[in-house]
Amino acid sequence: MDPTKTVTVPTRVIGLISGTSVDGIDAALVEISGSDLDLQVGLIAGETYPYTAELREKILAVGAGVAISMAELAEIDDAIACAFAQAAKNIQIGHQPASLIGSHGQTVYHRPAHTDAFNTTLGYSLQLGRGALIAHLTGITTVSNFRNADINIGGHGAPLVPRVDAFLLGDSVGGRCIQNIGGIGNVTYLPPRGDDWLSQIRAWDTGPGNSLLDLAVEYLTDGGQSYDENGNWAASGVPCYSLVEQWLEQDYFHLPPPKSTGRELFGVAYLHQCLQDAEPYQLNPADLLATLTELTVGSIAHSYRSFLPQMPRQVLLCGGGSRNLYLKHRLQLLLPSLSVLTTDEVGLNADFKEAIAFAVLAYWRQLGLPGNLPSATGAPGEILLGEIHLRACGKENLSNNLLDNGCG
Ligand SMILES: Nc1ncnc2c1ncn2[C@@H]1O[C@H](COP(=O)(O)OP(=O)(O)OP(=O)(O)O)[C@@H](O)[C@H]1O
Ligand SMILES: CC(=O)N[C@H]1[C@@H]2OC[C@@H](O2)[C@@H](O)[C@@H]1O[C@H](C)C(=O)O
Repeated sequence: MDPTKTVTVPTRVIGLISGTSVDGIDAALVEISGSDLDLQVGLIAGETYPYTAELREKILAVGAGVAISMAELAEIDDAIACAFAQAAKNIQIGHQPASLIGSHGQTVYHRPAHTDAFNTTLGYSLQLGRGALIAHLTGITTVSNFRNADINIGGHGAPLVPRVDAFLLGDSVGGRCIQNIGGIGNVTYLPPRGDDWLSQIRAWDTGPGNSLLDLAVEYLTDGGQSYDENGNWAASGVPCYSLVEQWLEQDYFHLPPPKSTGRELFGVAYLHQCLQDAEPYQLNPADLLATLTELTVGSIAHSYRSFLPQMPRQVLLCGGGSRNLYLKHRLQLLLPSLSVLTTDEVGLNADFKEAIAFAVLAYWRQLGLPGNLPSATGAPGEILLGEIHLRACGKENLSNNLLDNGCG
C-alpha cells in the first residue's frame, strides 16, 4: 500500500505520556489528518497533570528496583491507568470530545536487547498504566503498549518519536537534529527531505537529560527542590572539565547507534558514582550542577560528532530541558556551527511534543500504518505499534463517572 494514498478524515485524538522524569502526565488533545508526508496535527489543548506525591514515590521506588508483590504491582498499574484516564477526561473539558487515545504509560523498566544466561537477545520494556483500564474508564478506544511490537522483532522499542519527528519536522532546506531533553536525552537526525530520505534518518538515546541534574538538586536541597529552574544554579558555578572528560569515557557514550537507555543506567546509583568521583575536586553545589549540566551537553555534542552522517543546520530542542537556558547556552557554545533553537520556534510545541507523538502513533495504528523507524530502533523492519483496546459497549457515559470507579 502507498501510505500517502490513504484516505483519512480529521480525527480528534488524545496523546498521554509520563516520561522518565516521572513529574506527571503530559496530555495533548490534537486534531490529526493526512497520513505521513501530508500529516497535519493541530494542538487544541496541552496540560501536565502532576502525579500525587505518593504515587510518584511508588513509581520511582519500583523503577529503582525496590521489591514489591504482584498484588502491589497490579495496584500501581491500575493507579497509573486511573491517573491517565483522569488526565484524558480533564483535557477534553470545554472541547469537542476525542474518539481515540494513544497512551504511552509510565516506563518502570527498560532493558535494551542483549545476550544473557538464557541466550536471550530480545529487549524488555515495561510501561505501566494498562490501556484496557483507560478504555474502560473513559469509554474511548485506547492504543497502548507501543514498544513491545518493535522489541518482539529484535528492536530496542525506543526511541519511537523519530518517525513522527520525520513527518512533522522534516525540512527540505537543510538537515535538522531534534533533541529531546527529558529525564533521558534522545536525538532524531533528519537529513534534508529528498529521495530515500526516510532510510537515512538516524536516532538514538544520547544519555542523561535532566535525570542526574534533578537527582542532584533534590540531594543538595534535602528534597526541597526538584530541578534547577532555567539552569540558574548551574550558571552560577564553573564546570570541572576533567570530571566531564572522565565521565564521557563511559561505554554507553561510545556505543554506536541504534541504542537506548534509561534510569536503570543514568539513575540514583550513577549519581552516587558521580558524587564519589567529584569528592577529590571539592566542588561547591553550583560547580557540581554546572559539571553535571556539562555532562548532558557534552554527551549530546560528543554523540553528534561521533555518529551523525553529517552535521545539521539546526538543532531543535524539546522536552523540559529546553527551558534550561544555561544548558541551551552551553550546547550552543559546544556546537558553534549550528543554530540551537526549540521546536516552538518552528511551530511544534516543545513541552507536548512527546504526548502529540503518541496521539499520532495511535492514529497510525488505527490506519494500519507502521510507527517505528528501523534505523532508530534497530528493528529489522517496519511494524504496527500498539495494542488496541476498544471502548466498552454502553460505556459512553463512563467518562463522566470516573470518580465512581475507585479512581478518586
Ligand atoms: N524551567 C525549567 N528550567 C530547567 N529545567 C526544567 C524547566 N522546566 C522543566 N525542566 C526540566 O525538565 C524535566 C521534565 O522534562 P520532560 O517532561 O520533558 O521529561 P520526561 O518527558 O519525563 O522525560 P523523557 O523524555 O526522558 O521521557 C524536569 O524534571 C526538569 O528537570
Ligand atoms: C523506554 C523509554 O520509555 N524510553 C524513553 C526515554 O525518554 C527519552 C528516551 O528515553 C526515549 O528513548 C524514550 O521516550 C521517547 C518518548 C521515545 O520513545 O521516543
